[in-house]
Amino acid sequence: MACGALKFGLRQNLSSLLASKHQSSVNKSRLSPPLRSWHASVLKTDYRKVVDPKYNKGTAFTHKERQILNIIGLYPSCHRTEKEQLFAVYTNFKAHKTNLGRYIYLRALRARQERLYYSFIIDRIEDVMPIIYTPTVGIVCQNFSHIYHTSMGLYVSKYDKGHMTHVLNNWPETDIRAVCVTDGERILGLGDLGANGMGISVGKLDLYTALGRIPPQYLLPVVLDVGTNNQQLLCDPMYIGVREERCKGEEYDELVNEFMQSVVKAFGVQTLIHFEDFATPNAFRFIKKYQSEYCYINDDIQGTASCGLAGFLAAEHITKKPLNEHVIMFAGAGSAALGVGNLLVKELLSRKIKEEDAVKNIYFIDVDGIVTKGRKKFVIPDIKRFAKDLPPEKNLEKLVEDLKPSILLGATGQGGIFTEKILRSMGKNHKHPAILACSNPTNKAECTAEQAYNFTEGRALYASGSPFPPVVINGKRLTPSQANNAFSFPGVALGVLCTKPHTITDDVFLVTAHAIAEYAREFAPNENALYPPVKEAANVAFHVGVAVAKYVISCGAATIYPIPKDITKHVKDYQYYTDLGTALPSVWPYPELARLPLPDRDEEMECAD
Ligand SMILES: NC(=O)C1=CN([C@@H]2O[C@H](COP(=O)(O)OP(=O)(O)OC[C@H]3O[C@@H](n4cnc5c(N)ncnc54)[C@H](OP(=O)(O)O)[C@@H]3O)[C@@H](O)[C@H]2O)C=CC1
Ligand SMILES: CC(=O)C(=O)O
Ligand SMILES: [Mg+2]
Repeated sequence: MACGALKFGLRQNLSSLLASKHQSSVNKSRLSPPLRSWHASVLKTDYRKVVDPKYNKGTAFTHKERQILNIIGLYPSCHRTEKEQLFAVYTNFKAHKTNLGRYIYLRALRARQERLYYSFIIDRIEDVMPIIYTPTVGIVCQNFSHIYHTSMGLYVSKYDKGHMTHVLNNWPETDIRAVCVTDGERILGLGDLGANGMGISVGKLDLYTALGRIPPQYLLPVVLDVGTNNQQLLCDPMYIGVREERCKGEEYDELVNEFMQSVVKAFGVQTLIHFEDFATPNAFRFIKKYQSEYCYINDDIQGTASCGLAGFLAAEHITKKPLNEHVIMFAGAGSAALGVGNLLVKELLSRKIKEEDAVKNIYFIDVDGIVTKGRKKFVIPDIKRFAKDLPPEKNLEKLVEDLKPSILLGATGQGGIFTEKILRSMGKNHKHPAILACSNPTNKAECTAEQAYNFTEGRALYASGSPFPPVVINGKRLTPSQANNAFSFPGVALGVLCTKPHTITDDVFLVTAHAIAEYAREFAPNENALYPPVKEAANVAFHVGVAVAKYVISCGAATIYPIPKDITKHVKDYQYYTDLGTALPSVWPYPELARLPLPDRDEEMECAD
């Protein structure tokens, strides 16, 4: 539209608005005292709405907007563009000396100005992801009770048994479409952190918005507080959670069951329920119990599975050796490793490889050593398919030397167990050994990027759960990849929310793995990288979202109507944009502002009078 026409329309609207405002101020002077105080209370209410973080634009309110909203004087006289606000936020963010300080600063920003917060984390994802997500979120969860200042999410506790629906309905947003819940029992590789696990639910959902661009008002972070067995927390006078030992057995299962049913009652059957950081035996039990009844994912098992498999597909592409010819060793046999192992088998079966051939070259090692057929007990029954007819052996260095894996994935929560000897052995046996040190946070990584590159003369295809900086080897700068389910769950959620299937099958995660690997090959090709760089993560999420949406629609599981012809556009239209000029929230409380034609970005609104 021609600029002049826009301004003309704007002037027209503003003139009529101002005329009616003038009229209202004339009328106001004639109001009787009780009505006058009513009028004043309306103005006060307006101000409260203005500072509602969802709508608050802070210094970005233009002079005209301040006039209309009666907020002149409540902000300093400067008007900042969004760019200037982002610059101010970045300056303040950087000024904090610790990552925990940066986290607290960002939470305060989120509590003041939601859209500016999301704008910032989207804009600066490489700087911010290590703060709102691993590794800093680990420190955040450890200190959560001490830095607690505002709710951030919903706490559903064992004392809410019998009325959880009511508690869920207490959340001020009504259109909730995805819930991320943890019971805090296995937070990253840090163990039982009880109600402090809220930091994880919040961090995951922040990535739904930062990467998947899913509108934040649809998202609800939850802690299911069933107590904790962490003695330090139980003794901490500042602990915010239920100060009792964890419920277990039937009592625990009933709480989880009531929670699931309550989510559906409160928000509907298509609400995506994302389980995060549950202890492994529970994680596997619940996936079996809920996957075919609810719109349910377990991120540690399924999200990690698709991310891990994507890394393997990239290794296959880089080494030009088919996956079934690789020897793949998993250090760790919990949610993460076993999830990847199972999805890997699914991939091989889809290539018409028989189950016995598929599992032949896949080895699992846990705290008791290599998983063999001679084991008396399998904590997670799924592991049996990988058990080998071999003598027991606990020494990881020896196992690597003997079995010569070309892909080694660690998800043990044990920092440093990929020793120099292991890494040298990998480098000796393979030109490009793939080494994925998936454990979080940073100090739990099985080896650092520097170690992996140093001990393989820079030939390793290295990725880690938490980020490591680039390493220079023989004058060559090597940038490690991040092997984190952050490459999968935001896109899965996006595709699912756009199509509303009742349940989510494992095939969705196979589709996701291929979408991530495809993105890495086609849009971010790098001969040494298993994953695209983090700065591409939002594009990866979109690519995954479209692939998942297409898949859900193609298998007839979508419940939206009509089925969109252009699925890519449909997914894009669902996304959240933070631009202060153009992205008014759907429930924008100022109809008078919504009616104004929008100025060009960064252009001050012209004064009509
Ligand atoms: N990068 C990513 O996207 C993700 C990373 N993770 C990380 O992976 C780690 C594990 O998570 P999860 O699988 O849920 O946890 P679990 O506790 O379920 O699994 C840990 C596994 O490691 C085994 N283990 C422990 N010590 C050793 C050792 N010295 N040698 C070999 N195996 C060992 C355990 O054996 P046993 O059972 O016998 O004790 C268990 O099988 C965590 O640090 C987590 O942060 C998790 C999800 C996603
Ligand atoms: C990344 C993740 O989900 C974890 O470490 O548990
Ligand atoms: Mg997790």
